[in-house]
Amino acid sequence: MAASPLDPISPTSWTFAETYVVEDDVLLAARARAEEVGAVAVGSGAGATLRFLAAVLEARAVVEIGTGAGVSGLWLLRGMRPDGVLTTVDVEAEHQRLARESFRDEGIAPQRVRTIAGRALDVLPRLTDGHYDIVFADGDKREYGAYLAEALRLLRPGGVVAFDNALWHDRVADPAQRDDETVAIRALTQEVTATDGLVPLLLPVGDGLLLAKKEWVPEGDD
Ligand SMILES: C[S@@+](CC[C@H](N)C(=O)[O-])C[C@H]1O[C@@H](n2cnc3c(N)ncnc32)[C@H](O)[C@@H]1O
Ligand SMILES: [Mg+2]
Repeated sequence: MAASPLDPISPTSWTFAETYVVEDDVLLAARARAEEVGAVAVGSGAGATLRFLAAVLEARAVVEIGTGAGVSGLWLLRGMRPDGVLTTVDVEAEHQRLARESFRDEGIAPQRVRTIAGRALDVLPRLTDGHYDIVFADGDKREYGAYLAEALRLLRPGGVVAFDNALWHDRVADPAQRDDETVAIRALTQEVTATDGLVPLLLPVGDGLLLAKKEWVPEGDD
């Protein structure tokens, strides 16, 4: 029988696509630090997607929610403009200490990374409206709806919000799964498509990356 466009790709092709962009020693060392503390890092497929996004947008200013040990931060910094600044928030100061080691390994100038230790919903309201090209969310999944509201305020028109783990280990697509994190991510996926002024895309890369572009507002409109 002929394959339908909705047939899942084989595990072989999935692995080929996920690992198409090969990680170097700096990323592998960051990944090892992440494993030490259980800060689950984005896979190389999602990482390469974040780098691509930052490169396409020529990003100067990015907010990251959930620094971990710096794996996603490294990918973002590699795509951003050479003078771009990553502002990254994590409730665990120890995770951020490891991330700073990862950024040092990469030779990133210290002024290019602003690490802020604290709970995302305490820190984000202090950041400047409309200043950021990308907001990448990978913190507390139960707070994803609140992160969307903050991201829409923080992004410049034309900026993009990205949520990691949008498929949440196959649970989001399964209505029988009703734990708090799954319910929150499922609600987010619905809210993103229902919100005017967003261009949504759910990429089945890694554990799912939900993207939404904040549309340009024509001049003269509110
Ligand atoms: C999945 S890990 C981040 C991994 C990282 N983005 C990467 O790919 O390398 C999630 C991180 O979010 C942090 N976190 C959890 N809840 C948070 C909150 N409410 N505010 C800020 N950070 C939070 C955790 O301490 C952890 O380091
Ligand atoms: Mg994640």
